[in-house]
Amino acid sequence: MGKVNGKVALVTGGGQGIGRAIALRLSQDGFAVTVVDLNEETAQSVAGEITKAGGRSLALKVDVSNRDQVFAAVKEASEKLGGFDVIVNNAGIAPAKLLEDVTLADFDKLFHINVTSVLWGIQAAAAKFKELGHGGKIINASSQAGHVGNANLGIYSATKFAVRALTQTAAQEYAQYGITANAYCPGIVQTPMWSGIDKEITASKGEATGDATKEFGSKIALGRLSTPEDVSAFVSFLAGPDSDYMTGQSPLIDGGMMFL
Ligand SMILES: NC(=O)C1=CN([C@@H]2O[C@H](COP(=O)(O)OP(=O)(O)OC[C@H]3O[C@@H](n4cnc5c(N)ncnc54)[C@H](O)[C@@H]3O)[C@@H](O)[C@H]2O)C=CC1
Ligand SMILES: CC(=O)C(C)=O
Repeated sequence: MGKVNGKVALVTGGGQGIGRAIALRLSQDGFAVTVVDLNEETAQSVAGEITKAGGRSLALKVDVSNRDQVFAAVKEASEKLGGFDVIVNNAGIAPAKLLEDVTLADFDKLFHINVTSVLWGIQAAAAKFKELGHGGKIINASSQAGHVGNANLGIYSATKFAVRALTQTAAQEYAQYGITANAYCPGIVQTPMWSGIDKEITASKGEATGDATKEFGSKIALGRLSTPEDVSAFVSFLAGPDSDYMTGQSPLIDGGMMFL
């Protein structure tokens, strides 16, 4: 992709894993990047990596399930970095549990962090794009688990199906303003989230740590787990001009786990 100098992006959950890779990649693409995370230290560390490499960046501590904080982050990003063009609603959590063990508190927490946050991100970004008088790009994190319900990850899967629904609706409601909305659906990505899922699933079955990774990994046609950079390369396309004629889509970037 060519450089998009002067444009501004905001990445939630940018302090580690996939979000960190996206923040670094969008900076390489020429975006000024606001790194948002609940963990201020990791957000600052990633923003520091960007500025050290010659990019422009800002770190903000935000709980993405809090609407006021998300709107304030978009405002601050726009004011401090000089515009607003792309939001990547990437932050999420993935506790592993059987359906029979899920409590209302588990359900509410997952939906607030994985879905309500995406709604706030869509609202805040679209309002800012309209205020600035131009279009923009909304990019949301779904998953292969947003296409097929995963055992042990039932409520998580439900949240990722919901992200696809919000993405499709946003595409239709905001197209008239030149705003596109798409999602990315990774498979098994080597991040702290995936390590946590493996530990929880294997512990609940009395298996050795790593066994869940072997089982899921055996289903990947390309024969290896995903790196965060596999995903950030696709998000780079979604954030850049080459995806201008694409909206409402949630493609898999999973090495060939699901064939839909
Ligand atoms: N790792 C994987 O295998 C896959 C991950 N995904 C999705 O990709 C996204 C990123 O996943 P990973 O990088 O693996 O996760 P991760 O757990 O490694 O990183 C998530 C980041 O989000 C932040 N975060 C969590 N709750 C937050 C909140 N309330 N407010 C602000 N920040 C918060 C965390 O502090 C962390 O920095 C998630 O939406 C996840 O569901 C999708 C498919 C596969
Ligand atoms: C965590 C996740 O979304 C997976 C394994 O697809």
